[in-house]
Amino acid sequence: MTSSSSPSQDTERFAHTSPERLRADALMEEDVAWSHEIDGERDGDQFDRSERAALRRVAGLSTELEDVTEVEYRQLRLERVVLVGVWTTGTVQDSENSLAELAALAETAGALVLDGVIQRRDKPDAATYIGSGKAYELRDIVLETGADTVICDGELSPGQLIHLEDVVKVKVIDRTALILDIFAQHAKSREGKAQVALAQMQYMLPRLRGWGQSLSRQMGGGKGGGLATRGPGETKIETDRRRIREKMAKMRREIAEMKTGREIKRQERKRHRVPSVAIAGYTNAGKSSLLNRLTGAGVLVENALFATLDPTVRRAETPSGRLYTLADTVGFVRHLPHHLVEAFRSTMEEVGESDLILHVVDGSHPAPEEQLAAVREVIRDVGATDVPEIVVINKADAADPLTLQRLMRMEKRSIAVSARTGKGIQELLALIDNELPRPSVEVEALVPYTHGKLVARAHDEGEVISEEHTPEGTLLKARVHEELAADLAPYVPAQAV
Ligand SMILES: Nc1nc2c(ncn2[C@@H]2O[C@H](COP(=O)(O)OP(=O)(O)OP(=O)(O)O)[C@@H](O)[C@H]2O)c(=O)[nH]1
Ligand SMILES: [Mg+2]
Repeated sequence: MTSSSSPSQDTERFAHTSPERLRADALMEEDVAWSHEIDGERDGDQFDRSERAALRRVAGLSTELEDVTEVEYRQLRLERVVLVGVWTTGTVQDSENSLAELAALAETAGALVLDGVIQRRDKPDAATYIGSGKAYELRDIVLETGADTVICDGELSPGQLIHLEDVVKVKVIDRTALILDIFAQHAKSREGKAQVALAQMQYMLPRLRGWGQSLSRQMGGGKGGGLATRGPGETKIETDRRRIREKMAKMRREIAEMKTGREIKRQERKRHRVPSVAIAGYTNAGKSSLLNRLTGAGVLVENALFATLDPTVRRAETPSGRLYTLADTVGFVRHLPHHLVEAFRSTMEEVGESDLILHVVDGSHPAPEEQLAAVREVIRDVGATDVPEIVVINKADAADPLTLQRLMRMEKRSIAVSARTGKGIQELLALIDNELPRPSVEVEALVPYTHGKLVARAHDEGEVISEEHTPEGTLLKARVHEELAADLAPYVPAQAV
């Protein structure tokens, strides 16, 4: 990532020669796009064009709202992109890391990253996100590179997106839209898809652009006011908004129902007192790799962000033979769109209700501390602060030993492992064994051989201290939970009670 150093005369050259032509082209294309929308005809190309002209949303919405989910799930056809960030605090390194992460996100969404620029400012420009001079430089870069999309490293207001698009003449999207898009591409389960769709609609609602506004743009009338904005377009947009709200309400109800199903399963696990461990952490930290390493599960591992969106739960066993469940979770990322946190709240709440969190962090990343902090922010956000946590510093094989030492000093309960080579995994398993809640009741029972199932349960659900086969049955000494203790009660010899 380099800061743009385009000489200012370049900026001027373009500013004086080409805007009219560009503007004319853009308007012509816009006309074409609109006429298709009015006809209600859409295919891939028009999507692209209308996306560019109107943030990819209007085409689907201003014709048939029934299609809204289909429209939203569609991959954002980002092909050639230029990244832009505003650097307000921290070091150059911080801002470059952030842009590098944006590049990884863009690539995950299927885009080719051509260039990236960062502007140093006290705060983003209220009108165009980057300063207006920089916006023209950005347009030069877009022209030079032949980019078709600009991605901003932040959440932009609807107005900022529109204004910046007006200058750079290609589609402008923000980090939030990009992350939403990746989630939409990756969600597999019905619940995951519904959650993403809900978040997308929420994001989209204030950003709907209809006829009115676009007409006023075409007439050079600027924003906010004028006849055109009060025309039929306005009514149309209001109708669309209302219908989206209705759809969102329906979606919320559906998600709530799906949550009930998951809740029942979780209660079931709770009733059987199987302790649960949640693997949480920054995206690409190696959570799925760790799950695979710990349980032999074949969960998708990819060097891509947000490879996992649907939580996988696996059964696992501690070295001492206790059963527990191990859940892989959605990765976190800095500036995770608020709507997504909201939408995934129920999934994330599972992290909060587990008995132990394995917080995985990529030890080979340039800024692992930031990742730890970003994840903890979300954990706090969903109110999961009182669950014990083990910090699992992964990718020890690729990490700088000094970084590992620094992290281990900083994090009291931490361990360095490599899901790839298996280093540290035995120690981690022992740590998990230690940290899992212990069954509370110690019992001694003589279990008849006809009730062998009770002995098996003591092995699975509790901790067997000793076991002896006598002519009358199995003499069992174990720590078990209350429910199993009650089931064993009939076989407790009188003197032991
Ligand atoms: N060098 C090294 N690479 C690893 C290790 N563990 C995982 N990786 C790599 O890191 C990348 C991400 O691994 P995943 O297990 O998919 O990460 P994740 O945290 O589940 O990622 P998301 O589901 O996308 O959030 C893959 O390319 C893995 O091969 C490790 O111990 N060492
Ligand atoms: Mg994963």
